[in-house]
Amino acid sequence: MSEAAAVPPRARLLDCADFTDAARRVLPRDVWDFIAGGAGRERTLAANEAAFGSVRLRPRGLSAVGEPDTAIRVLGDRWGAPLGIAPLAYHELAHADGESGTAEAAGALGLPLVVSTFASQPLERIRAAAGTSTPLWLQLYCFRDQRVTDGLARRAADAGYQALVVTVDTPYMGRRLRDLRNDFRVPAHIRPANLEPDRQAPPGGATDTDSPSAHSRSAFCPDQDWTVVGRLRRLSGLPVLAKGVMTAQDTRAALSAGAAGIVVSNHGGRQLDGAPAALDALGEVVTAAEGRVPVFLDGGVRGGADAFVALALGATAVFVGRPVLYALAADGAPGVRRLLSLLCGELTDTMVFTGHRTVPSIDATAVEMPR
Ligand SMILES: Cc1cc2nc3c(=O)[nH]c(=O)nc-3n(C[C@H](O)[C@H](O)[C@H](O)COP(=O)(O)O)c2cc1C
Ligand SMILES: CCCCCCC(=O)C(=O)O
Repeated sequence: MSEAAAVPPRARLLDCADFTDAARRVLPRDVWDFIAGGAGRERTLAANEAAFGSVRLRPRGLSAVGEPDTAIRVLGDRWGAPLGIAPLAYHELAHADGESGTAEAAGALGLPLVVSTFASQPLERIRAAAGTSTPLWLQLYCFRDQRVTDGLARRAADAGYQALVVTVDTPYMGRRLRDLRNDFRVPAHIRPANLEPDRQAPPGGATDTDSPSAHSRSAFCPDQDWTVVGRLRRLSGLPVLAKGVMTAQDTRAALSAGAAGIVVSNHGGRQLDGAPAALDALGEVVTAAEGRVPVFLDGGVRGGADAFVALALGATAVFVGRPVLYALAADGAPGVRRLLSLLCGELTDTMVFTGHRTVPSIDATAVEMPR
């Protein structure tokens, strides 16, 4: 490895930004762009992180919090902290450890992992790597061939996954200019391990060896409506969450359809460029959900303090996306474990300095919103 590509020693990787810099050095340029990029002019991508930067935390003194307890319970499971890993396609693009490396790291900390429809390793192998105590959810795209979506849902239930997450913001992939300019293709040796090649798209349609965008237009169902939530719940017996909700209208639609939870997300700025930051949509969704189901957030979370802000504004927990692939790229499974530990440590520090002993005690009085 050339000096330019060298990753600093593990002990020098101290926050998300360090992992991001390390990943930028080791990843091929087109892979970096695929992961880091967003749709259109990347306005929503930029807004996600910027939104956290405009919220201030309110310090409290002599609050005798001792050692805060970061654990929470979600849909009957214990999470070591209100932090999980968002669904991300093709972890092997970042490192050969792939999803099982990420799962091993999540399992070590008791944090949940949402496995992508486009995972590069089999669902059962990922389940085994995570160990028994960490929750695994499977994210589903809605395929034109409904048997593909339904087959994955049944397989997840059989493999011991705890929930399904239907992504509602992707009738097809957003227009990602970096990928178009690079003519990005997923390298041939990295496969969507849980999809059968002949079932992914209609006969004659684009396959996963074409560009991801072309494949999504051919394989995903742009006519899908909210009935998918009930169908997947009935056939799998698992709770079904809706990911990609940004409005009160979609929150109500998800609840009417029987969703067991909502993930406020703009897909990391990769779908509708010009959509608001996920953090800025959180309040509207939390209000519309009326406490009936847990509300999660992803998009722009780059530190434990960001997680704290989302909790203060009503999120049950947050999911982290790109930084996990950066940590995987930088140092495989140990890198992801270190990143997750750092995030949990930052959250703990924020709880101590703001005087919160438990996660449920964190509320809007802990933050100051921009005027
Ligand atoms: C490389 C990459 C792959 C992704 N793959 C999926 C996916 O397969 N399914 C999905 O629902 N979301 C996918 N997402 C979106 C993430 O789940 C998540 O919404 C987003 O990355 C969160 O924003 P953050 O990266 O700023 O943390 C992907 C995002 C990236 C960057
Ligand atoms: C047809 C390949 C789709 C990969 C989807 C990954 C994803 O959601 C992303 O945002 O990228």
